[in-house]
Amino acid sequence: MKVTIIGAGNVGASCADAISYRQIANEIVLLDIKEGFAEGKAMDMMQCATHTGFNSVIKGVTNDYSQTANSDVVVVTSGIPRKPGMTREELIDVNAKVVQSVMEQALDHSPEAVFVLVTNPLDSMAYWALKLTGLPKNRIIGMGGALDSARFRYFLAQKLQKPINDIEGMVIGGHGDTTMIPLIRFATYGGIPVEKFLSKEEQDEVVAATMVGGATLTKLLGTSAWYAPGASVAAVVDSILNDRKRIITCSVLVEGEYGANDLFIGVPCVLGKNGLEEIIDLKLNNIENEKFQKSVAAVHEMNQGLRKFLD
Ligand SMILES: NC(=O)c1ccc[n+]([C@@H]2O[C@H](COP(=O)([O-])OP(=O)(O)OC[C@H]3O[C@@H](n4cnc5c(N)ncnc54)[C@H](O)[C@@H]3O)[C@@H](O)[C@H]2O)c1
Ligand SMILES: O=C(O)C[C@H](O)C(=O)O
Repeated sequence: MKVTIIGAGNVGASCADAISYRQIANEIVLLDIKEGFAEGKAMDMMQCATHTGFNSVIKGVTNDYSQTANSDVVVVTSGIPRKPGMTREELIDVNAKVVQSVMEQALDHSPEAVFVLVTNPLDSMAYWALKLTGLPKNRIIGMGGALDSARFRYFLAQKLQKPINDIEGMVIGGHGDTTMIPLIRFATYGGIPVEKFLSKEEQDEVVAATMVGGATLTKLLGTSAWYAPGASVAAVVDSILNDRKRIITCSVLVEGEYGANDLFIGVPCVLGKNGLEEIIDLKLNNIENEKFQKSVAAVHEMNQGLRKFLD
């Protein structure tokens, strides 16, 4: 099983690291435009193998797409990250051009691959990838909700002071500071709704911290986060490559689900060997639905920023 990761920066490298440690794929190609950069990252990671015991082969290349040929999954992390004080939406002009150039080249060499988009603004970049390639919707998946849900579970565990792996929670909607929707009503501790353990005020605090989770880290780090993003991409890739059929929130093309159409937005998805295999269309209550429709409107608005590239 072969995975290509385009962009060997913070997220791309962290993703390769997580995929190799967990033996998710036996062949990983890391590609970047910076001369020697991906080669260096790959060599450094390969020198972990004797101590950590993995057998995956990680190969770094500078813009040589022939080495990515026949990948089963291609992960796109190339593009600029935001700086403190910026929104993800502000990255659209620069990153739309990067995504266009890498999608065309990667698809030429891996015509059967499932593409996992990571570059921000995520929901627009995944939509853009579909518009550029005309691929069927099952083969373009945006990774955003997996990360937002991981952060939601972290903040719930902190508030509850309970083990994170006993906590379930999902975040739907756009991958933006104001557009994501942590679904507190569906979150559980040991299978019991967290509403039983947390006051309304505590629940609101967890939801607010989750929504600005990426911005908080960007402020602390001076650039956006990478460890949890890398691990979240690895979980998505694992479910696809190993046909695990996990339900993971991803940004995918909705065609009537949740009353929305013609955009990529975070919804619970079953991921398997065909990429997106099913969208779980949950029945939201009125408040959740109102938030979701606002998120849909905001993502549609953000996609208007792609118009100049489409015309
Ligand atoms: N969807 C998410 O949940 C999520 C999470 C974290 C980061 N991101 C996004 O991922 C992107 C990457 O973040 P990062 O922290 O890794 O940034 P980074 O600057 O560390 O790495 C980006 C890499 O992309 C490379 N690159 C640029 N243009 C390229 C091209 N045409 N071909 C190949 N490589 C190219 C750069 O040389 C650089 O090494 C950003 O847009 C960021 O906002 C998304
Ligand atoms: O916050 C960002 O800009 C990067 C990423 O989308 C994240 O949520 O960590």
